[in-house]
Amino acid sequence: MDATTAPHRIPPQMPQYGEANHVFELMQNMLEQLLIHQPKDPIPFMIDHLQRDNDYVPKIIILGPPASGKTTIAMWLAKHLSTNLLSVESLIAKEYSPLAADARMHYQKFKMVPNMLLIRLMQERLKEEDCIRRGWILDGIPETREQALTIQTLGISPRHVIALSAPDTVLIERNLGKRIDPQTGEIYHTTFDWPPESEIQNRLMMPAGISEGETARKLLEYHRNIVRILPSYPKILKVINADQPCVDVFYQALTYVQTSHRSNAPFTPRVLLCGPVGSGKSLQAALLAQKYGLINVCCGQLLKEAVADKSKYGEMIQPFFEKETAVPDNIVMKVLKQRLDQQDCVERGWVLHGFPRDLDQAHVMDSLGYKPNRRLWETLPCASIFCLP
Ligand SMILES: Nc1ncnc2c1ncn2[C@@H]1O[C@H](COP(=O)(O)OP(=O)(O)OP(=O)(O)O)[C@@H](O)[C@H]1O
Ligand SMILES: Nc1nc2c(ncn2[C@@H]2O[C@H](COP(=O)(O)OP(=O)(O)O)[C@@H](O)[C@H]2O)c(=O)[nH]1
Repeated sequence: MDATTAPHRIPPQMPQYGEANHVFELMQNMLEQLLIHQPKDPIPFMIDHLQRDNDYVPKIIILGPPASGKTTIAMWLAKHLSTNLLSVESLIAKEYSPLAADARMHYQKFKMVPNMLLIRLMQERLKEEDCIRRGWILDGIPETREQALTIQTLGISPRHVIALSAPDTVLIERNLGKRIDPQTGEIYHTTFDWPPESEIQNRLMMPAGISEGETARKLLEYHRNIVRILPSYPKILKVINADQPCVDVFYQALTYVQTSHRSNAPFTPRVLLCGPVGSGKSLQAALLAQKYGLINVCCGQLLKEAVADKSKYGEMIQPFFEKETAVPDNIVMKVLKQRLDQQDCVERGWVLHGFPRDLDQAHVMDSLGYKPNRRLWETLPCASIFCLP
């Protein structure tokens, strides 16, 4: 079959460009916003969306029962990520907003804000420039499934949802020790998080609604609602045990919100297996290749085959094999390039082992555009290596 009738081959650079520049995710996010907002004229909307470039700012929801620490964790995350923290209290405290004044009145009278009023307040806040540019964290919102569904319909899509959980008995006990600094709004605890400064200690206040009875009532309300809220976030939800030190909860939450979810983008695995001799690279490479249909590329094997085939590169490699000296990087890279550019590696992906062996080789590989998107390092105690058969 000559070149004019051969099937069209996608050049390897195309999928790699798309992957390196997140083109698929970019288009997917823009399409999502287009379908949600349905602008009269899509073109200016798309231009504005792309120029805003805020697909990767934090968009986080933190849920949890009373005293689980969601406000504490949300405040720490907001500081660490330099993003905006939105809670019912902060939304209704907004000045010069008739909506907020109306919400405050409801909150003072009934200790709650009607769903639609809260959603409109939140929508108003999320449209502000700082939320668009630096993202947001919703602390304890949504409180009901109706709110969750309305938020989704309005196109307010979180990228990460964290649900804290802890036994009710722990939370009732814990809430009794809650204290708030009226000046900074910081949250402390008489046992778990007591400020060292006596000046702060002296001004701490006991917030309302932390008695055993009130916490138990809030817990009942929370359990009734949360089971209907969480199914709204099947693929972006992480439940974290809050019955552990606050700092541990924080770092688990931070690690999660800093991971990006797998998109629907086509993905060609390019796996690099590194590790000392005998660490099992060849075995794991064979298993990975078999399980995922990847091409198993063993650098040492490639060089041996080149010599055995007496190819152009084989003749260059032969003398180094005979002298038992290292084959120069440029020759190794040429043999590797020839293999990795073959259609099967481009289409199915590869698992490479035995190269690179040092930083220079790694730089050469990177400079030629062979960028693995999964890197696995196998370690082994030296003693075990010498015991291998
Ligand atoms: N992991 C933790 N271990 C011990 N104490 C904690 C932990 N997380 C929070 N606390 C303490 O528990 C109290 C309640 O924390 P916080 O107000 O953040 O919880 P919350 O879920 O926002 O509660 P609420 O919904 O009632 O506002 C605070 O005194 C806080 O210092
Ligand atoms: N016990 C044990 N042996 C292994 C494991 N993986 C590989 N081996 C054995 O260790 C030896 C070296 O494995 P190999 O895959 O060639 O290591 P490489 O040098 O890193 O490629 C072989 O005899 C393997 O059967 C493992 O996970 N556990």
